Amino acid sequence: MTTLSTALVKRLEDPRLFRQYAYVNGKWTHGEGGREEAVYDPATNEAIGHIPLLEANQITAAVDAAEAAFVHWRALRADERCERLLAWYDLIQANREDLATIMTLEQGKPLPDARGEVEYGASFVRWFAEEGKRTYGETIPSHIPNASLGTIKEPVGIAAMITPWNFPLAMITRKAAAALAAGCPVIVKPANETPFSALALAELAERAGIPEGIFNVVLGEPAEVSKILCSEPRIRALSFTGSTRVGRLLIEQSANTVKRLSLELGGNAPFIVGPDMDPKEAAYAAVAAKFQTAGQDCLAANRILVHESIHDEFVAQFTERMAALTVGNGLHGEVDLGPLIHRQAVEKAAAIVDDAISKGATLIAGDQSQAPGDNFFMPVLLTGVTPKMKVWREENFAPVAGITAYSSDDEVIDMANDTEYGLAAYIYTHDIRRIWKLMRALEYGMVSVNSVKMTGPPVPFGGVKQSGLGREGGATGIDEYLETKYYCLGALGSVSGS
Ligand SMILES: NC(=O)c1ccc[n+]([C@@H]2O[C@H](COP(=O)([O-])OP(=O)(O)OC[C@H]3O[C@@H](n4cnc5c(N)ncnc54)[C@H](O)[C@@H]3O)[C@@H](O)[C@H]2O)c1
Ligand SMILES: N[C@@H](CC=O)C(=O)O
Repeated sequence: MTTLSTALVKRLEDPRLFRQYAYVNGKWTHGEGGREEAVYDPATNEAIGHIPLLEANQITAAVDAAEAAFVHWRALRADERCERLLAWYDLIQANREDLATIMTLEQGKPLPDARGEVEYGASFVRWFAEEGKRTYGETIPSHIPNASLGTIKEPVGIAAMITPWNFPLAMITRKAAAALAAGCPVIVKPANETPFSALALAELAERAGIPEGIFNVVLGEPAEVSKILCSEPRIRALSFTGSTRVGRLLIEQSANTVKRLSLELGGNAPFIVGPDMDPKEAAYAAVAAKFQTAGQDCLAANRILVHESIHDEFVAQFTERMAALTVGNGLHGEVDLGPLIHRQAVEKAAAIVDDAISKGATLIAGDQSQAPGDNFFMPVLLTGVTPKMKVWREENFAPVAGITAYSSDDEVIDMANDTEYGLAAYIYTHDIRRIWKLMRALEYGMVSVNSVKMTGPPVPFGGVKQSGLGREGGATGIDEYLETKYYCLGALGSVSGS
C-alpha cells in the first residue's frame, strides 16, 4: 500500500483516522487482487491517498460477516444498541476537526462547510440512537373470535448502502444510524472520490464498540461492487443516494432478489419568488440556496422563477451578491466555493452554459478565466432560461444559476413541475393564500417556504417522481430498515370482543 500523504497526515490530530484500506468484519483489508485507485484533492489534483479495489469474493466475505454478526446485534435490547450509537456520536463530535479536514481534502468543500456536515452527520446518529427505542408495534382490535391481534417490528436484515461524494459523511450516517438502531448490520460502499470520510467513520464505530461485522466499508469498482450487492439475496435492503441514472440501474439489478429499496436521487429544485417579495431579500436567499457546496447539492436551487414585476431588480441584487462570493481552496481561509469534484464536472458545467447561450439565454456574469485552478468553476448567472435548455432540464450540479420570469401563479406551478424530478422546492412570498396554493400544487417531496435551510434529523427527507423512493430521517426513517410482523394469537378463550 502506498505511503500516506504527508500533507494530510500532518494536519490530523489523530492520524489513525486516515485509513487506506477497506473495513470488513472488524479488520482493515487490502485488495486480494492487488488493484488500487488513487484519491485526489480536487483543489490541487494531488493524490492524497489510495484505496484498494476489492475482489468479488471479498464483497461476499463482507456479507458472510454481516450475516454472522446479525444474530447478536438484533438480539441486543434497543437501549443497548442506543448506547453504542451514542458512543459513536460522541466520538464523531470529539474528532470533528479531523473529520472536517479529511472531508475538505477529498471533497473540496470549504472547511466551515465540512465542519457543518460533520455536525449534521453526527446529528443523525444521535437521532436514530433514540428512535431505535421507539419502534413500536400495535395492537389490532380483533375480528376473529377469541384471538388477539397485533404487530411487532423486526430488523429487515443486512442493509447495503451506496453513497455519493457530495456529502461523504452525512449521507452515510443518515442511512447507517437508522439501520444500526433498527438492528441491521450495514455494508457501505462510498463513492471512490470520497472514501476516507467513510473509513474514518468505521474507525470511530470500532472504537465505539460496534461489533465486528456490523459496520463494514467495501471499496471497489462501483459497477462491479454494486452488482454483487444488488444480486446478493442475503442483503435485504439497499439504500442508495446518488444520481437518478444509477438509481434506475440499481432498481433493475435488485429485481431478482426483491429487496427493500430506499432511493435518494437527483433534484432540480425550483426557487419561486412571488411579486410581493423584497427583491433583495429573495435574491440573497436564492444565492444561498444555489451555491452551497459549489452547487453540488441535491437541494440546490436549479431554476429560479421570479415574478416579472420584480425580475429586473432581483437579477441586479442577485448579480451583486453573487459577485461577492469567493472561490478557492477550501483549506485556505474563508472561501465560499471550493472546486468541483473533478474536471469532468467542470466540462459538464461549461457545456450546460454554452447550451443555454446557444438557445438564447443571456450570460449576466461568470468569467471562467478567473477560475483559480483546473477543477474550479466561477459562479454563473444566466437569464431568460427556457425548458428547451439543459440548464432547465438537467440537474446541473454546478454553480450555474438560471433565472426566468413568470407572470401568474398558475404559470409558475406548471413551470416548476415541468421536470422528471421532485425532490425539493423553495417558495418565497408572504402571501398566505399563495403559499398554500403553491405548496399543495408543487409535485415535490419537500417544500421550503421563506427558508433556505430545510433539513435535519427530525425531517422526512426524500423525493417524489424520479427523485426517489422512501424517506430518510424523521420519525419514519427507521422504518426503511424494519419489517412489520403481524401476529394472530388464536384460541385464547378469554379475549373475545376485546
Ligand atoms: N436525494 C438526496 O438525498 C441526494 C443527496 C445527495 C446527492 N444526491 C444526488 O447524487 C448525485 C451526485 O452524486 P454522484 O455523482 O456521486 O452520483 P452517482 O450516481 O454517480 O454515484 C453515487 C454512487 O453510486 C456509485 N456508482 C456510480 N456508477 C455506478 C454504476 N454504474 N453502478 C453502480 N454504482 C455506481 C458511485 O460510486 C457512488 O457510490 C446527484 O444526482 C445528487 O442529486 C441526492
Ligand atoms: N443537502 C442534502 C444532501 C444533498 O445533496 C442534505 O441535506 O441531505
